[in-house]
Amino acid sequence: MGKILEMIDIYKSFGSVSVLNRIDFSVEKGEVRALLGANGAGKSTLMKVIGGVHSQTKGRVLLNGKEINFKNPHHSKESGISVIYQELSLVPTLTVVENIFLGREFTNGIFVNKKAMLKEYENVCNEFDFNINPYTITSKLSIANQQMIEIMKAISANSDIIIMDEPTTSLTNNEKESLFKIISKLKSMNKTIIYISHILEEVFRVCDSASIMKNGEMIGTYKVSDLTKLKITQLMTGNENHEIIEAKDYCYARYDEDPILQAKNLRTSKVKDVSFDIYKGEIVGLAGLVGSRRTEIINILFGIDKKEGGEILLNNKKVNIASPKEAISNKIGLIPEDRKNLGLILDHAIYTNSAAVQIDRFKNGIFVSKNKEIEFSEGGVESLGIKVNSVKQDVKELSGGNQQKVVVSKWLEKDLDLIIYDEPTKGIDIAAKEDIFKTVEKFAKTGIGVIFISSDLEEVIRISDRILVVREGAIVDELKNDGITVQDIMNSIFNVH
Ligand SMILES: Nc1ncnc2c1ncn2[C@@H]1O[C@H](COP(=O)(O)OP(=O)(O)OP(=O)(O)O)[C@@H](O)[C@H]1O
Repeated sequence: MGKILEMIDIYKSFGSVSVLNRIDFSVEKGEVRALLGANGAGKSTLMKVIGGVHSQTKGRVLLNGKEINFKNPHHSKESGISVIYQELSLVPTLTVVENIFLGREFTNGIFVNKKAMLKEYENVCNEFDFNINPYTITSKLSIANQQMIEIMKAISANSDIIIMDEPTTSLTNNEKESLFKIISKLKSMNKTIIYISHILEEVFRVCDSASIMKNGEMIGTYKVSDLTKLKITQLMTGNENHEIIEAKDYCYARYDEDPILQAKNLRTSKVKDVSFDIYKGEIVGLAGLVGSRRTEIINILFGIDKKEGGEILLNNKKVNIASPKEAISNKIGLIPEDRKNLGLILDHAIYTNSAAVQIDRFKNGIFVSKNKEIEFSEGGVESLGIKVNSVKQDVKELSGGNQQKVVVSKWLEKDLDLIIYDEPTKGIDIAAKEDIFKTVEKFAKTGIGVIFISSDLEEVIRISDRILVVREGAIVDELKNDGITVQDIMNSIFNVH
């Protein structure tokens, strides 16, 4: 083995903001290396230096022992590096095969050699047990399959280093297994993988070693076999006393009062006759596989999807919710799964995003008080530990996990009857998840009903009083959270009793 990539004494600043300091980082051929750290620690920025998106302010990069300065993403790619970012970079209107060979089309002299490209695609598909029609228009594929296309692209470009930034966030369990198989195959081909993830189980499963960053610095590199979940959290946070809370120790559900929400026989083309109640202060988890249509159910409650049948009662009164605006005026809040499209305006400042759903609170007469908005936003930053330099920064400058926390912060202190969390901890680091859980607890404590969707079943158990199991748009089971295990929920999801 030899070092394929070495980064020595790397610094990176954006204007006066210093993001990477004194980073030394190297990887070997055939190694699967995890890159870990809290939200905003600098993981993506470091990878963007290797990917040619950012150039370092200071420091040297050696590839196969030779110094190199990546001028742009194309240069990095040509040098044998592929980065699969959280935001996929495929062209949606092109076919699968066109995307895979984009920018490096095979030619016969001047003509594009489609036949040769198809042959090559077929070879990669055969080798990696992959089966997607090359002529499919990319936008028609699921996010998971689009992610697979990015990986196929990296493989067919014969990259030596493949960087995966939180690659499993949209994958089902089966798809995750396929990804892990691909990773071990790539390793056997002596390829180097750098794997960014907040899901430590995956790190233990696929990585040989882990580099841990904190506040723009490299804490160290460790063999995965020498690490535990707790040790990683302590290194990431610098808090030796950090403990992982495994079980919740409160219940604020007011079962002796009438339910705050009654959903009766809700129906759309995707949702089948769904009925359930939520009590004041109760936290109800929705568990199900990716694609089980949990989001489609709550979309009816929030007025995103129009119901074709059934009724919704809030505080025993029938309500008609035809839009998110009407949902909000009926005191329902939603932290959506798709933060980029539904939760945030990326080109706007953090404080205008934070204030957006409660704007009336910040008015002096008819005018919105910027100072009040800023004050509120700063409160959210404080209570959720959001890593920002100023709330006047644009949201797009924040790391992925910190953007997610801004989405949560919008609803803090809002007068609500019901709040829905849809995959709120996606991309959130293990220590910061507790901050999100605390917001759930705070809402429940004041009598607000909470619906909590997560694909992480441990998390659903950690947070819920009651769990509804969703399969193919129907609620198929109800479990009281009374000593139940992940396996119990899995059995229910798969109908194994
Ligand atoms: N273009 C930019 N301008 C200003 N600051 C930036 C810019 N890009 C990143 N940053 C800052 O750099 C820091 C590191 O961000 P980065 O995205 O690398 O973190 P990360 O470790 O990948 O986090 P996450 O786990 O949340 O994805 C953050 O505080 C972020 O706000």
